[in-house]
Amino acid sequence: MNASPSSASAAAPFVVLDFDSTLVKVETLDALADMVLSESVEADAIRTRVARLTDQAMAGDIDFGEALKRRLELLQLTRTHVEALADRILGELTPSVRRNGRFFAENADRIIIVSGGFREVIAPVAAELGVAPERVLANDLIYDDEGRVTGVDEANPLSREGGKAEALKALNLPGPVILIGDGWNDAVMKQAGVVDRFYAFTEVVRREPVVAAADAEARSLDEVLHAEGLSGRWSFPRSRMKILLLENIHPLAVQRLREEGYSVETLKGALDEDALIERIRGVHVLGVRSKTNVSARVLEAADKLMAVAAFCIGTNQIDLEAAADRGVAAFNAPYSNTRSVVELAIGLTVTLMRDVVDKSAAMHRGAWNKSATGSRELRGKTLGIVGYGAIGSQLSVLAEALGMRVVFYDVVERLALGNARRLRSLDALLAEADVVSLHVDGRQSNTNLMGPQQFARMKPGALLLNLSRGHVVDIGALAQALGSGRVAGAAVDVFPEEPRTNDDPFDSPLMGLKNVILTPHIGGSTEEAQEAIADFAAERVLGYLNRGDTTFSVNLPNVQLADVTGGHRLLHIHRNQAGVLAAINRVLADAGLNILAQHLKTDEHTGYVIADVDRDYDRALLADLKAIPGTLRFRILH
Ligand SMILES: NC(=O)C1=CN([C@@H]2O[C@H](COP(=O)(O)OP(=O)(O)OC[C@H]3O[C@@H](n4cnc5c(N)ncnc54)[C@H](O)[C@@H]3O)[C@@H](O)[C@H]2O)C=CC1
Ligand SMILES: O=C(O)CCC(=O)C(=O)O
Repeated sequence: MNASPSSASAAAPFVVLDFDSTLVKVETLDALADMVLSESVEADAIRTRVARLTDQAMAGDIDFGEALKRRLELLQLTRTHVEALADRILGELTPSVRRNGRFFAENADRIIIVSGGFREVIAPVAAELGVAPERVLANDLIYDDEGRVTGVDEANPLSREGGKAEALKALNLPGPVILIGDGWNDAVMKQAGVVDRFYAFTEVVRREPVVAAADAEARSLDEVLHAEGLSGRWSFPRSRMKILLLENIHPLAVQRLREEGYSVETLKGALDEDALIERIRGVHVLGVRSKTNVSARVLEAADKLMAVAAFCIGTNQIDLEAAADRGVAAFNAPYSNTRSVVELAIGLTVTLMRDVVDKSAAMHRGAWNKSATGSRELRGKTLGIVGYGAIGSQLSVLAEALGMRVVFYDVVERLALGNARRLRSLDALLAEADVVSLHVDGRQSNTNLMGPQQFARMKPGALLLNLSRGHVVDIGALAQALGSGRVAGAAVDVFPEEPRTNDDPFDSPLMGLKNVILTPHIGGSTEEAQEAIADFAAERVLGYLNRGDTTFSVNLPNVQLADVTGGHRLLHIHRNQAGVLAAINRVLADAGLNILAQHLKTDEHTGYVIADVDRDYDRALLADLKAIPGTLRFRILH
């Protein structure tokens, strides 16, 4: 997108907008065809012909007037159909149009809608956006006495090829004109010289010949407003903000972020450090799961990065301090897959206690081994939970409901739920538990939390579950403890080295051992959890991008913020050092800005100031705010 007004001080232009696939997401005639044909046996064939004619006309392959006539002949439209579409058309507003209501409200007298579509359908949208009826140039349908559509008013130039240019020219607009549209009949207006700049609008549909004929492509209305220096709802066009989602993140997140106008790119697998360094340039938000390490080196290469979202619970894969040091906010989804992990832990415990996996494997080989030896009930056994956080404490509740006795160990004080007993040390827990389940977080100091000494302290014949992080268990020592029979069985979901994608091989000393269940890091991999994570993490990202809200950030001070109304919102992330707030306020006061609301929140290392100010400011102010000593990142919203 590189069109721009000839000079910053140029007169504000008239903004001409197309309707179908520009102001609304639909093509009017295609939507009407869907209604008319819903009960017709020939529906598919007719719908295809109508859509084809629409495409051909919009791509400039056939005459617009001819295409309109042929489509109306194919459809047996009535007033009822047209009114029904008009009734629901407001629900079809293009997302970037919907979110720029304020632009329309403030510029209604400079906005013109020029469309080959029908006045009745356009009218509700024009009214919603505040565009006066005389600024809507559209086709007029003609009905017979029974309310059937018989054609359009052929005296209206819009019924003909090239009619848009003719209709617009007749307005004699006294000033520069920009045009935003998706179709060839829009490109023709540029060619006819009736507009100064033409933006090929591709938020709904991208037509190559139209883009080629345009001064610039606009993937959203925000891009045009930004390029033209008009009062856009956001300071930087969302469609130019790049979100890179790795590791097969649930499509709901992609949809939520795209709906809000951001450009989203997805990759199925994780990336190693070098590959991520290659990809991170120009990325504003990075989404990962547990396998992508966002190291200090990656962050150093991230020239535009504002936020990293872990679409999971664990954040040990992100260098949180290095991120905070660059003013990059990190988020996770702390509760969305908790229940899934807990249910799997319960299932794995039953499976291990009953030696189900080996018995099942034997049957697949044709061996019938009906025996109770070594098979035990959960009831009355002691479950030792290491790490009594969200997962550990939830597991505690379910295990007690199944009749287990629960003991737990945590490095911090935690409320013991139900009849669970807190033990003072890991050793005390290992000495008492029939089943040890690890639910600590992945901090580096937890590396080899379970090593040879700890296995030696477990009750002979006890079971081990690890659904936390791979490095928490010394895998070689576990293999030995299993081999010696000290540990009677294990379920391991996480590994020190995990394949980056499903196509990469897996290897472990635990492979082939008796009563050992290996699962490919699926503790949180349920449809429910992935959907809930997508929803939660996407909302956190949107809250941060759209409002500066850092609620649930795991590395920046948490500030909950309402939507930006009124003026501008200045977001200033800085080192927690003396005098920054005073310096910010001095700059704002010197610029004559009135502070409408202000927040400051700090943690040990970082401070976050949010200031809502009234509208007008000099751009030099931005440089002054960035130059305040200790500034890590500054941005402005709105
Ligand atoms: N297998 C999987 O697919 C999944 C694995 N996880 C892992 O589970 C971990 C725990 O999740 P949450 O319970 O939600 O986290 P959490 O942060 O609520 O709980 C972790 C608890 O472990 C405690 N802890 C840390 N180090 C300890 C130690 N050395 N000894 C005793 N206690 C210690 C902490 O004080 C905290 O109470 C996550 O950090 C993640 O690594 C989480 C979700 C899915
Ligand atoms: O499923 C995933 O991507 C990782 C799950 C996990 O380990 C977590 O939530 O911390």
